[in-house]
Amino acid sequence: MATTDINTADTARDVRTIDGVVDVIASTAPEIRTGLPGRRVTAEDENPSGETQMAADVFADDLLCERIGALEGVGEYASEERPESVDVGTGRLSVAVDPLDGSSNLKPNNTMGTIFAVYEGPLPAHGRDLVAAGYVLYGPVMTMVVARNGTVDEYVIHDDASYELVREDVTLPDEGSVYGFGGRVPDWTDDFEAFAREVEQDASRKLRYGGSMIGDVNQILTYGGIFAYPTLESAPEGKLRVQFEGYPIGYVIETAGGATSDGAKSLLDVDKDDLHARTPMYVGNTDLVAKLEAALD
Ligand SMILES: O=P(O)(O)OC[C@H]1O[C@](O)(COP(=O)(O)O)[C@@H](O)[C@@H]1O
Ligand SMILES: [Mg+2]
Ligand SMILES: [Mg+2]
Repeated sequence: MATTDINTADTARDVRTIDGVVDVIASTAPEIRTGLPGRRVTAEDENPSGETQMAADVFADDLLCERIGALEGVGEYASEERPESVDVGTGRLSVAVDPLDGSSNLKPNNTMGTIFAVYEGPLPAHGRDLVAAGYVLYGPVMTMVVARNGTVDEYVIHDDASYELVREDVTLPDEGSVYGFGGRVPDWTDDFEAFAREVEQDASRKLRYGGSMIGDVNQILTYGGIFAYPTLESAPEGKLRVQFEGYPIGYVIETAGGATSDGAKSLLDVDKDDLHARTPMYVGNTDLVAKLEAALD
């Protein structure tokens, strides 16, 4: 399971670069959001995971690549939408991005996000190389959650691209009250299904699942509980990608005092050397993630 050491940046230059990445993510978010209405259609290509790209995925990726790539201190940029990482400079930090998380929610106009991860060293990197991570949530309000220096903060992003700190030192509530599990239920393993049924039986918890990981994870950060995109019978590695989704969300949740797992160990300890490798993901309150690991053992 989780909750071991969280890396933090140790040089002034790295801190400046991380601040620059956060500024770019925040200042680009209103533009990504404003650009969505005309881009709720599929693009011509598939992404490296074999999924249909939306025009909005490509638009957000191009904007972020150009702006993050221009930051001093960044050496490589990679995203879920491009096969290889791009050499953008000589800096020692790498930035990996899921430009739009939950883009299949574009058609029904449901929640989506943008995820970023800042790693020390080249890509693909390891979870323990992370020095900052976070996400933007495009909900009724645009919010940004950032984990750095051992703490998690939440900001509101305004339409004029300014952003304002609204919650400092965010931690998961002690009593988790929501759960959300992805994948088709008949495709779940028997052990996971038994765990899910146990979670459902607790009268203090209710199902909250929206189909965008960022929306679903942000509910866990707000109300406590557990989110999973589990191992599936048809996909033992699940669906979500280690570099762009698993590691950064692992870093945010663990920095906020929660636990994460791939079924056996912290998401931050997953070893994958392919840029687009996938992992099962289980994140939430420590007691629930411990029960999950016991159930899958
Ligand atoms: O509806 P499905 O296929 O089970 O997938 C839902 C999951 O896929 C995702 O949309 C994958 O992310 P992308 O939209 O960035 O590809 C997650 O946000 C979500 O948890
Ligand atoms: Mg995603
Ligand atoms: Mg995506």
